[in-house]
Amino acid sequence: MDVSDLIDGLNDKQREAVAAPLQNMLVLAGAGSGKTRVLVHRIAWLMQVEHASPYSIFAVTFTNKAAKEMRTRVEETLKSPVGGMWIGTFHGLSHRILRAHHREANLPEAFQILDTDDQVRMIRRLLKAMNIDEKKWPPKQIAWYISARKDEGQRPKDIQAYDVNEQLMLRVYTAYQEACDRAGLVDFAEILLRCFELLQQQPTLLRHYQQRFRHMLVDEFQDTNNIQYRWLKLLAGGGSNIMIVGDDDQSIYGWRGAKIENIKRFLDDFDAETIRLEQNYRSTATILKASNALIENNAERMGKSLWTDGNQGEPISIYAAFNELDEARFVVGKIKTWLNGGNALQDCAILYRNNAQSRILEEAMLQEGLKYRIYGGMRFFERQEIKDALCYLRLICNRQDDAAFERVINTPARGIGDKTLSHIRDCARNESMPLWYAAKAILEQKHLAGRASTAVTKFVELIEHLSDKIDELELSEQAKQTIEVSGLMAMYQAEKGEKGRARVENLEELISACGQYEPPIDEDFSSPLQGFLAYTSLEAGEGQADEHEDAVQMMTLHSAKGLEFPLVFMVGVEEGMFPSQQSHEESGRLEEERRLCYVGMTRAMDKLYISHAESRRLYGQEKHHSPSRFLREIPEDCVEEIRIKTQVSRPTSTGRFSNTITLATFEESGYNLGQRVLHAKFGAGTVLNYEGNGAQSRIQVNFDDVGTKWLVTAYARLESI
Ligand SMILES: Nc1ncnc2c1ncn2[C@@H]1O[C@H](COP(=O)(O)OP(=O)(O)OP(=O)(O)O)[C@@H](O)[C@H]1O
Ligand SMILES: [Mg+2]
Repeated sequence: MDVSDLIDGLNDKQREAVAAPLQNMLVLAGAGSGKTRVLVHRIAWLMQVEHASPYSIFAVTFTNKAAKEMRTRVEETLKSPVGGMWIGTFHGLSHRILRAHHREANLPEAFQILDTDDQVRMIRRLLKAMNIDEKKWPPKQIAWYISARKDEGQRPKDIQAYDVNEQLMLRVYTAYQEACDRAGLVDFAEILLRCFELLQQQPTLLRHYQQRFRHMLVDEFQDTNNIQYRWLKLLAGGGSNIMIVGDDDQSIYGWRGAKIENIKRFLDDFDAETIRLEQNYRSTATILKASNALIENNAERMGKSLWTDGNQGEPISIYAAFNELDEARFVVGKIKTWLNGGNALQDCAILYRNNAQSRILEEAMLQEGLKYRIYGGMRFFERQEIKDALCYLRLICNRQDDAAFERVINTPARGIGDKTLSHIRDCARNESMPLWYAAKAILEQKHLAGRASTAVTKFVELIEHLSDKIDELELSEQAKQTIEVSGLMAMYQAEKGEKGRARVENLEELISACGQYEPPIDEDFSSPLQGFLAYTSLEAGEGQADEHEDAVQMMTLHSAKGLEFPLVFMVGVEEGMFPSQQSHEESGRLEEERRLCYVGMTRAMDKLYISHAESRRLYGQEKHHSPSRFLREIPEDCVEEIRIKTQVSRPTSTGRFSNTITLATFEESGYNLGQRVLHAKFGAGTVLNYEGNGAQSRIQVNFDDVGTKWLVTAYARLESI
């Protein structure tokens, strides 16, 4: 293969980065300037020109999906497989190191990953045992505290807690850590920290990896947190070359501990060369101009300029919806037009600030029969029935897994009540042993009453029987047997209605997922089941149900990072939603929200729609918002405003979450949506909504001075103005 193939199709600056001598480098550039492309070409260049073995390359991406794509792109460029190369997320790669050296890391061979749900459950249990009121100390908040400390590399012993609040959280952190260690469980933050400590404490191991990974590359560097940075520094400390690419304007995980300052820290620590890319290849000139203008409102920037020689393109359309249903209908209408124009659904993305916003859009999409895929939302492996089944498998693999034990001991119900459970928990705590062994000990000591004792014996026998029986079977057969023999399948089959049916289908889907699973050849798992369980924890978010179907891509703004789509909708761009309410309260947060807006806008290649709603019902509350300040920061000549005054759709009060959206009979009211009216007491306002018939009917008006009110139409005596 010709070397020119590696740099053809790159601009001068990009070439400079790809073909640079072996050195530390920072590629700092705005969105869509080809940073990721440079990274891929650099890997190919290292192998082709510098004769680097794939084995010596270590690349970090932001998601597993991005890692897969990157591997494919390198293979396409080089026209040969690159099996031994390590590409993955920080978590995935650390996890891999921990697996290979679990003993040195003080972990059982079958250690399991504790997801956020399990983590909260475990903390709740600890709070109870410690007599701490969970209303005052929400487990979620404590989980957050623990992860944040771990992201900073802090163990309980490293923390000086001065006030009582923190002292309490610290006590829980300590107890939590002990419980995790006892059970061989690691949470997400622990994966990174444990791996960092492993490398730090085992010089021989560290040297091994330092000598192996001569070439390190990191995409989306602006979102690394403290422990990730220190981890990289440690690993690169043996004289490896490290190339990081990033954009300070796209740093959007500050709230989770990411530090933009790591970019400057890198320049100091690594004596790196900076290369800036300035040409944008992704978006139309209009989209680029608008996003550049927006981000200029941030004070703290490293400063960049971006230009494009692409065409002007269409203006950005801003739609002022009456409410969230109107907004959803608008978006779906535009998508249908797009589809009818011969375009693919997958080229279109809907981006929102919070996951909860997806519901209403999903409904509208379902109603129109449009396929969609939620990227990183409620995922298959997180569904209740799937987690039940996985917990059985986890317990079969590792009896020390307390979280799994807790979840399945009485699912399906087998007569093991709270009292028996507390008994087991007490024993586990007193004897410092996992719940499983505590249960067995209690049985041996005959401490349980007859019925409870029989029930627990049956459970213990079930797990032991399954574990013996399935050992020799194929993975999918293992799953099948477990789901059936445990009684899960029968339990969900007995559940009536659509939901039960869906759960059974999901369990079946899990069996087929096991059948399709291929353990990675180059990773150290003691069994295919082990490998599968790790896969479900790490990749859950990205393994979409039907990957090959053409579908609209729906995701939060955060998970859109690094991606691009010809057609993009950004919805809910309102004050209080985006920027979020909390961002007003903490310093620096508003700038982070603006960066998030910049990330969203720069995902669009050809056409961008932005919408906001005057009234929105979310989390069960009706709220009124003005358009986001970010909209005012977009130059007028980049924008076209759309406002259609038609009837609004609003589901009946009982049918809110059904698939039928009924049309309110506005015509009957004698008023129009959006019409300006005057009320004798409340003054002037705008008509927003209408429901009911005749004498029962009510009208909703947003009054300029007193806010929104529902009035009985017959008595409101509204005058139109
Ligand atoms: N020299 C080039 N010629 C033509 N197209 C290019 C060139 N460089 C990059 N592109 C294209 O521009 C688009 C954006 O590139 P890429 O995704 O690498 O940008 P990025 O800087 O990583 O963006 P982000 O900051 O959003 O991650 C891609 O479609 C890519 O293929
Ligand atoms: Mg990128």
